[in-house]
Amino acid sequence: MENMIINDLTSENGHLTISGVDSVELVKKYGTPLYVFDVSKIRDQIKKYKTAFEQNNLKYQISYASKAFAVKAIYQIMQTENVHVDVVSGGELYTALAAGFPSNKISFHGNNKSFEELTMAVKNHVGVIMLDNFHEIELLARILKSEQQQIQVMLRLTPGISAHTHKYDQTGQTDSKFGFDVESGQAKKALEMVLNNPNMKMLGYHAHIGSQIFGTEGFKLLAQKMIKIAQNFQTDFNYWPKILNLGGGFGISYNEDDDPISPTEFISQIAAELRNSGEEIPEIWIEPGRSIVGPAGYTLYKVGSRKDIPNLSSYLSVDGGMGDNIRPALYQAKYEAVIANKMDQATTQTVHIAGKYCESGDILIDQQALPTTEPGDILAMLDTGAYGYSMAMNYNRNPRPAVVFVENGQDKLVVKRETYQDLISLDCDY
Ligand SMILES: Cc1ncc(COP(=O)(O)O)c(C=O)c1O
Ligand SMILES: N[C@@H](CCCC[NH3+])C(=O)O
Repeated sequence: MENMIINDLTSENGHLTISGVDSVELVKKYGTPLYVFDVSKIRDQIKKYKTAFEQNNLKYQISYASKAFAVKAIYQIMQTENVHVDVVSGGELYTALAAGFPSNKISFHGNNKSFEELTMAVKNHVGVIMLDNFHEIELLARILKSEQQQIQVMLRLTPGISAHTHKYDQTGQTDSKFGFDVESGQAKKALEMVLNNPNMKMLGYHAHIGSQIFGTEGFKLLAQKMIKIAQNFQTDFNYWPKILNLGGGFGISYNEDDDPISPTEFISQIAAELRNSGEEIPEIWIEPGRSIVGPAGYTLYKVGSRKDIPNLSSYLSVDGGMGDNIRPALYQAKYEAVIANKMDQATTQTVHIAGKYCESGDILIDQQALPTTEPGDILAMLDTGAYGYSMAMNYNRNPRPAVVFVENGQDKLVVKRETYQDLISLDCDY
């Protein structure tokens, strides 16, 4: 039977196929819930960012924000795609290094990096430490002195920009826990400290205005503000940055209300803004997370129980939920789903998709149109690649799902399913 395209999804014999692999076969092989990533989509998205920069003649670097999805295999993909990564904890750093990712292409972020984490970063010669606060500057200075080492740093600035996104996804406004405030003079003080420290090599400025952003306005404003800040500090310290890191936050389409902007458009508008300044344009770094892995991810669940409340609504429950995807409960995030084994059937009902966790708020999708379902059907939630597995938890002692990568008709297990034994492996008797 010929391939069919339904809502941009490929289906063969009525089954959802992901990069040429039948999702129903994946479920038979690996069980549910199951995270599946289409690696070709990840590679394509990275290429789009690279092309956008190249078309605009900018010197650039793409640094994958690995908090979106941080397992050994994704760092290995990033290495083959020849991009940088950013990490925000000792755990992410450890995973990247264990994957064989080159430490000089790692940027280390975080608003409360510990002495141990910074020491680990220094000893492993990470590419850049993103300095976030005065305590960290002092800690790092001590470590570099005792290790007799130099390291490259950037200053994370809060540029005073409020992105139009969920409150928890805003990070660039002045009243934020991240970075040095520019207006009050903290950033200037921090820069002075860094420029006077012979063990710190100042590379440039970083700012990140938030996540899941659709408009280009915030980024254009950010580019303008960063140049302005650089000009002021040039006057104060005769220092011009080698790099401007404009962070991540590029939105993706989770449902039909979302209207993301293409990398070309984002980058072209940022480039135009930088050119307008008339200044020498530093190398531009971006840190996309969600937009690289989000659309590549699918979560496959098995349909179980159902509750029909007469004249009110229907709850269709699946064998996962907020433990493998906290985003609907935490941010009221919206997703779409299909029945992976009934792609050729018309929709006949609209239901709430409920998880199996002991919380009324454990609703994965509020309103989803589906064909007629029965227990054992496979529900595929779409675009779950970012902040799904990376924010997964063991609430109600549910083991975390396995992760499979698919590419060109081949599947490969990259994270094993947790077992009940794994769940008690750290428990001690009393
Ligand atoms: C500093 C920094 N860079 C990059 C990102 C990645 O953001 P996104 O996944 O929205 O691209 C984040 C998360 O919001 C972040 O805090
Ligand atoms: N975890 C958030 C985005 C990350 C924010 C990081 N600064 C989400 O799922 O949307």
